[in-house]
Amino acid sequence: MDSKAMNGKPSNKKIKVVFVLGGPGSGKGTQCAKIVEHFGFTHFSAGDLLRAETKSGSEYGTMIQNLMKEGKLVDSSIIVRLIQKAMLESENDKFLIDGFPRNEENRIAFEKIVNIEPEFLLFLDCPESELEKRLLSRNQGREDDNIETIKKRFKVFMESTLPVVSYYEQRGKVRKVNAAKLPEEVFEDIKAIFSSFQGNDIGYRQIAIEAKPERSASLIKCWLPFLCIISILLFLILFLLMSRTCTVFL
Ligand SMILES: Nc1ncnc2c1ncn2[C@@H]1O[C@H](COP(=O)(O)OP(=O)(O)OP(=O)(O)O)[C@@H](O)[C@H]1O
Ligand SMILES: Nc1ccn([C@H]2C[C@H](O)[C@@H](COP(=O)(O)O)O2)c(=O)n1
Repeated sequence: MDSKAMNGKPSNKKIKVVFVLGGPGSGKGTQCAKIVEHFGFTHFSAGDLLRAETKSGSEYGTMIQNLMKEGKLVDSSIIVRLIQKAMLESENDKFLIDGFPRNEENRIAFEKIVNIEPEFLLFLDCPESELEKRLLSRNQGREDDNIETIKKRFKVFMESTLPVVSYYEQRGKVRKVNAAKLPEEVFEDIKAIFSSFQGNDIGYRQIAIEAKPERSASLIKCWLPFLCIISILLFLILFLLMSRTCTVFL
């Protein structure tokens, strides 16, 4: 998708989006930080964007905070606008959108408003017992990391988010990893997915750097005939000038 999809942002770069989903506490934030470091993506966490909105004094702040405390999902138009704004403010053309789309309504709203088809959906698969253990020991002061809200978040995940995963699965766009391993082991599997992704410049930053000499070689190839013609013309002009000078002297 090009700039038009991003509401006229002037750029002819193809914008690449990877959605990252998994149960609450599956390690989406943890793994996204590693993907950013290795693959040069810009990461937006839907949950973080909403938490920032509650602190910004926005008219929706209190409503968002109450929904999050209940483990419920916020209206799609709000979250999609926040994602779109963050994307428009970024110079990057590769985005990891974590914790999104959480339901069919999110997915359809993104399709309508942002109009970008994701390259793929990274799915972190982890059993509920492990997720519960991780969330209860996360200790980051999140109001929704209590057993009551955690249970509600699991329910929303099963009922609303898994159907979105199935939607992309049917389109061959899901890349599933076993997230019940050590963070470094999970990232090894993720690295393989991003490295082998055939979506051109999504891969390692080094690949883009290594590709540069190829580009300059093709530029030289393209300009070579012109350079030859110009050299011949210069030679002819010089030859004519010299023969005229010789005639004057003789
Ligand atoms: N592979 C792992 N093994 C054990 N603990 C992990 C692993 N990955 C992340 N954690 C820990 O589990 C907790 C949740 O991880 P993280 O915040 O990355 O998950 P998340 O999917 O982004 O959560 P949420 O959906 O609630 O935002 C954190 O305390 C993190 O340090
Ligand atoms: N697309 C989204 C993403 C998140 N939320 C709300 C509801 C979640 O429980 C909360 C925290 O998200 P997390 O940080 O766990 O990804 O944010 C939403 O309504 N819609």
